[in-house]
Amino acid sequence: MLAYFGPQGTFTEQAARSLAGAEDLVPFDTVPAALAATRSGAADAACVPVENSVEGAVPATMDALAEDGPLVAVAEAVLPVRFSVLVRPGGTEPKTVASHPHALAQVRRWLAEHLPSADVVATTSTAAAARSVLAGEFDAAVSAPVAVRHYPLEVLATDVADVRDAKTRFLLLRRPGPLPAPTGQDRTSVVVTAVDRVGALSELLAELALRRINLTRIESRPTKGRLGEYRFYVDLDGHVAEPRVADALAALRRHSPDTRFLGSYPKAEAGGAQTGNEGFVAAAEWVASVREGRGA
Ligand SMILES: O=C(O)C(=O)C[C@]1(C(=O)O)C=C[C@@H](O)C=C1
Repeated sequence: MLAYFGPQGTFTEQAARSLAGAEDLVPFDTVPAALAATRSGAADAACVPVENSVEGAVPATMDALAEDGPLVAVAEAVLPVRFSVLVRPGGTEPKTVASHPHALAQVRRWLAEHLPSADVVATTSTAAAARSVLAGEFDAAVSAPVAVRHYPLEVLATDVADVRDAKTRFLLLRRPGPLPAPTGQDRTSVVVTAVDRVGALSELLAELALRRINLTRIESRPTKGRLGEYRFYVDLDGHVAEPRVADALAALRRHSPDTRFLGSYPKAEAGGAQTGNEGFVAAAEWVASVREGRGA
């Protein structure tokens, strides 16, 4: 069973469908609930949103990945995000409009222009907003276009997005187990806590630069312990099966003993700067030959 951030009709459901094998898809109303089902073994995997090109990281996902039992990403999907505004059939001018905070942030200008006097209300997801509109709690929902297939609502507007070509990235997470094989176009995700001293973060990043590893994303979240103490979520090009990535992860772990591996998985969109491993493999072989008295 694959748990996804639902209910039915979310963008996450679409991502889950694109990533699922033969598993049944089961919706959970929150990201932590979908992840908890996977940790407990009730679900084999979870599909959750991780970042959006307009609104940035999804904090519920980031915190849950660092805080509770370990889960590891095995695949990702990137979806284009454009919304439909859904209303009850025959409804009047909406006085309230509801959606997930990430969705609301992506349509702020559209709402100011088209529904300027409507109160804006946050719901747990875009599909939960559609469900609430159907139940009569709110008048309009900013939803994924597919939501109208699940909830008998009317489409007030389509293609709603302040920023053209917005995208959201989703992860498929499992309990730690065998890793996906390297493809040559992979991403590795880790979370590291930097100690509070001069140069701590630059030392962590230098471990990547020294090994010619391309950093694709760095995001910080408070540890929720001491004020000013942060976790850094680092995405980099490459797979932990590659010696230079393995070596860099070992170095990060030396700096920060609570470094957590969040997965090595194929990138949904090719690109970035994957450095060749040849030089690293050849150098490691030379060192082995020196240690074994075969070379100098
Ligand atoms: O509520 C949904 O439909 C989701 O899948 C969540 C989510 C998000 O968290 O970013 C996914 C894509 C959109 O950017 C808006 C909301």
